[in-house]
Amino acid sequence: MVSTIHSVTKVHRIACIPGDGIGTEITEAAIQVLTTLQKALGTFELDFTHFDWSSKAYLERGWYMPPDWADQLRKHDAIFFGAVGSPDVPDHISLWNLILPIRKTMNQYVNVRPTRILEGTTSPLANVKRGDLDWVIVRENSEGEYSGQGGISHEDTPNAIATEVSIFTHAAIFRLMHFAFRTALSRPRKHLTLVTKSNAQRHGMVLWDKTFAAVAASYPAVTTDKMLVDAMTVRMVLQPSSLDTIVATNLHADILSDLAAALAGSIGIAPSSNLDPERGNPSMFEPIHGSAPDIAGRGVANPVGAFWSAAEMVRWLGEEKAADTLMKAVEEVTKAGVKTKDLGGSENTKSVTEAVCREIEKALEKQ
Ligand SMILES: NC(=O)C1=CN([C@@H]2O[C@H](COP(=O)(O)OP(=O)(O)OC[C@H]3O[C@@H](n4cnc5c(N)ncnc54)[C@H](O)[C@@H]3O)[C@@H](O)[C@H]2O)C=CC1
Ligand SMILES: CC(=O)C(=O)O
Ligand SMILES: [K+]
Ligand SMILES: [Mn+2]
Repeated sequence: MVSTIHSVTKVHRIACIPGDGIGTEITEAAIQVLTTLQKALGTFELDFTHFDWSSKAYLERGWYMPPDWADQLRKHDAIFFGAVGSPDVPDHISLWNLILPIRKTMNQYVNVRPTRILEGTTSPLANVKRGDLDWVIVRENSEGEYSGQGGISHEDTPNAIATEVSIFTHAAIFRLMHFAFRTALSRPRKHLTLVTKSNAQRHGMVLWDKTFAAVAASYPAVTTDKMLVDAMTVRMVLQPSSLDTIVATNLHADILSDLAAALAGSIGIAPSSNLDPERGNPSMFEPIHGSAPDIAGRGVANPVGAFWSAAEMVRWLGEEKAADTLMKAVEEVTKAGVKTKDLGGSENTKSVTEAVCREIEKALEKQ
């Protein structure tokens, strides 16, 4: 038997789904930055597979994903997603044929949404400085208000009746709360805030609160508090530094994370990780924003949310140094004032992307 001894470079297989609108622009930017990072580091390789699963393709051929989509995605180590949503397709059709089936079928039951004020950027809140707003929102990503159960009778008549059933299961809340407590434990503050609405929603949200309290007993090092979601919006605006890690339902966290991003400077910077914490399926990384049809096709979208998502992706794949290098490069660029319009700058997607690539190369040349 012949044996060859050589160094094996780790290859990470990435499924790329740019989707619609600015999703395609920021995914292209993220791939450019990741390719630069991989070349400059030379310690791993990224093997990208591109999937044209989008509303444009749906309008042409009648489907978003082929029947064997889940098998195709499972051949990859991670998924990078842009955004879905087109003015030419009802939003519930596009979401329920692309992003939501992937989150659910791939058992991505948590959606982690960090937000902070990046170097060289400012909060729209007066007197709030970098460090005053540094949060991680842990979003339930499998059930709740987005469980997809319900129906409609007497459709398109004045007697139409529709139900949208929120489902809360102990099993799903329990696994989510453990993840949220572990996240809080990994951060310096070790503080977790539960977001609820158990005053008005007396069944599902009460189970949510009780499960939180039971799981809390296993994490004595984590301090906790509890907020009704309406009052939470006030606290986020008036006392941002009182918050650290936040756990909330699918709908509540969806809303609060857009608010969080805006309070940190722009929706264009915020990342999200749709995780299968047990790693039985590939996890999916995407900026929290949508396809932004109002600015799509103009090359002006902020790619920072996609870069931060890409950093979270390589971190999930074990490439800590790559993740840190990428985030450092992003903040060098924002610090230098190279920013898109949403952050008060005058640059575009391409110039920000090129500036981040140059920073990565510069940082790694020095070593
Ligand atoms: N995970 C996903 O793919 C998501 C998809 N959507 C879909 O996206 C479409 C548009 O939804 P909207 O409610 O308008 O939310 P959106 O996040 O696409 O846009 C909201 C506002 O933020 C701005 N914005 C968003 N990302 C930006 C970026 N990177 N740089 C600069 N400005 C940015 C947009 O121009 C717009 O004014 C809909 O079809 C919706 O269903 C919305 C949210 C998430
Ligand atoms: C669908 C959506 O708005 C989100 O996942 O953030
Ligand atoms: K997105
Ligand atoms: Mn959202």
